[in-house]
Amino acid sequence: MQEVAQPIERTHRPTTTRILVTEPLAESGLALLREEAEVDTRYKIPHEELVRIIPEYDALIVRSGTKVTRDVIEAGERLRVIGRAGTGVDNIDLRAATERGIIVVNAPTANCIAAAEHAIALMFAVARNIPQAHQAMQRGEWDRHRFVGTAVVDKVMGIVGFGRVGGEVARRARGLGMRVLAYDPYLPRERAQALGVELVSLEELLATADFISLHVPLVESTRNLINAERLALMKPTAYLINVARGGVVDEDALIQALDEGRLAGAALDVFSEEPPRDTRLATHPKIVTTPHLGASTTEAQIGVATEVARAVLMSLRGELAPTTVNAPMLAPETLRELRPFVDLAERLARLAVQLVAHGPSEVRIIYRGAFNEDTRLLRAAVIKGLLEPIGEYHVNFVNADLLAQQRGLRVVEERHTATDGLSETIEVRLTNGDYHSVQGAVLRGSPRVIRIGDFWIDLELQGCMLLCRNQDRPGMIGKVGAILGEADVNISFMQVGRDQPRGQAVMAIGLDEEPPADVLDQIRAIEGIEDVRLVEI
Ligand SMILES: NC(=O)C1=CN([C@@H]2O[C@H](COP(=O)(O)OP(=O)(O)OC[C@H]3O[C@@H](n4cnc5c(N)ncnc54)[C@H](O)[C@@H]3O)[C@@H](O)[C@H]2O)C=CC1
Ligand SMILES: O=C(O)C(=O)COP(=O)(O)O
Repeated sequence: MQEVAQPIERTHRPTTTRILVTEPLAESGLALLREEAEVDTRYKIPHEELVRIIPEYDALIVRSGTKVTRDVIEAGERLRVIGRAGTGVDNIDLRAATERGIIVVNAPTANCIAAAEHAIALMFAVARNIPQAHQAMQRGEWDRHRFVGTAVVDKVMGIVGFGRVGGEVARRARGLGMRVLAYDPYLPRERAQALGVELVSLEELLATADFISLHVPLVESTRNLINAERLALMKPTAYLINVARGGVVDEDALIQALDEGRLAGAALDVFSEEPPRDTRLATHPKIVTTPHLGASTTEAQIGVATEVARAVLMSLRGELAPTTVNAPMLAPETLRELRPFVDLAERLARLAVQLVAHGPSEVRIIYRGAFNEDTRLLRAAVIKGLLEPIGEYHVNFVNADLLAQQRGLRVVEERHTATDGLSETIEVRLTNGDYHSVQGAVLRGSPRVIRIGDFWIDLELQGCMLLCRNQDRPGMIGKVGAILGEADVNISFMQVGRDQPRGQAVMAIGLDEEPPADVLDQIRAIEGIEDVRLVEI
């Protein structure tokens, strides 16, 4: 019989978007999700069952207890978003998600205070033997001598990983009268100084601190960061606190250090395997444990549920959520400024690729004007515009670079200060084809193409467009217009650009409907018409 701890709770809404939630999520988040999607909650679902049902869902929301492995991701035929109602994403195969263009979002701000408070709570628990004293009293004992503790005031707190949680732990430790050291190789010295914290090497921190609190993410470079060698650097009176991830500590080496009296104690909220199969950790007299409760406050859970629900819904709508993990992270203001250009970049690429004879092997993206240093989103938009019309690709800002690489498309970027009297323009130049380059700008908030090849024009980049290259001579526009009129194809706009009077010209004609192939042949047959392309933006 299938083992499901809780009955399926299903809410039907008149929509086809379906979201699966596999771990307890606060009602604040579920309610938001239900406004836009059909939500199924299946808590404690076995892995094989998750793989079996995932093809039915557009989004999956998890906490730390669900292993979102490659097999889950690859089975998720319509999966577009994975939401993590919390911070750590080490239980999600980010590489597999990225390869398939699946957006991973998390909720990193709402639970960091809860995690920091838990680290401080654990520090006091080990410093004052609170769990041991409590257990003794439960056994009916009254022993005021065995549980004499150690003060934290004037002691040294060493924080490994000085991000959101580490920073909050530091503020609290400073408030308790502690000296705070931090080790974080990616942290600017000024940020630590601003918080009254000394940045030191890991070795110095381990050798000096009385309490060492870990706040790094679990990634390859932090796995077993606290190994036998580093434990040996710690003072025999020191305590280790881990509210980060179990995998950051070599648990065997920790037990050995405690058994040999080389470390005073440890407080662990997280384990390399959860729940830990190694019973020595939960039963060790010098270890205080909690079952991964760092984020488990009512307030934090309401916060993460709302934060992740918003991010998942934004991603499903095709918007870039600010907490996207596997995509360029940009400040909200930068994103707002960039958005019209992202649209422009994609449309220009879509136009350019329809003008070349073969799939391009190289694209050169030329930014003119005051563009933000970080052009990853614009580059992704160009790749999306190039690849989507020519294949069965689902390209987004998550997998664009990877897909370009896999297809052998070389992407080169150039930046110039604006020279042509326009503020910011983007040019997309392909290596092969006749109309090898298009340039565009955002004018009055909408994307426009301002140059096709050598011809300056000004056209809205949208809908169906007929592009004719012809010799500039009287009567050409009339002839083309007549053929389209005869075929009952309505023209929405028309523009002509030319290099010089009676030279080469390009005629861009916006169409309300797509003309049949024989109409295009008739236009091609007009004397003086050199090339005819129908493009769809
Ligand atoms: N027990 C629990 O319930 C909770 C656990 N966490 C864990 O705490 C971790 C940290 O969370 P945040 O502070 O929000 O993340 P964060 O990303 O703000 O901070 C992590 C910091 O670690 C630093 N770092 C990375 N590699 C390092 C290395 N090798 N050595 C030293 N520093 C390094 C980074 O530069 C960054 O400043 C999460 O990844 C998660 O695993 C977070 C919330 C709750
Ligand atoms: O946010 C994190 O990284 C956490 O570790 C919290 O995990 P949880 O959501 O309580 O399973």
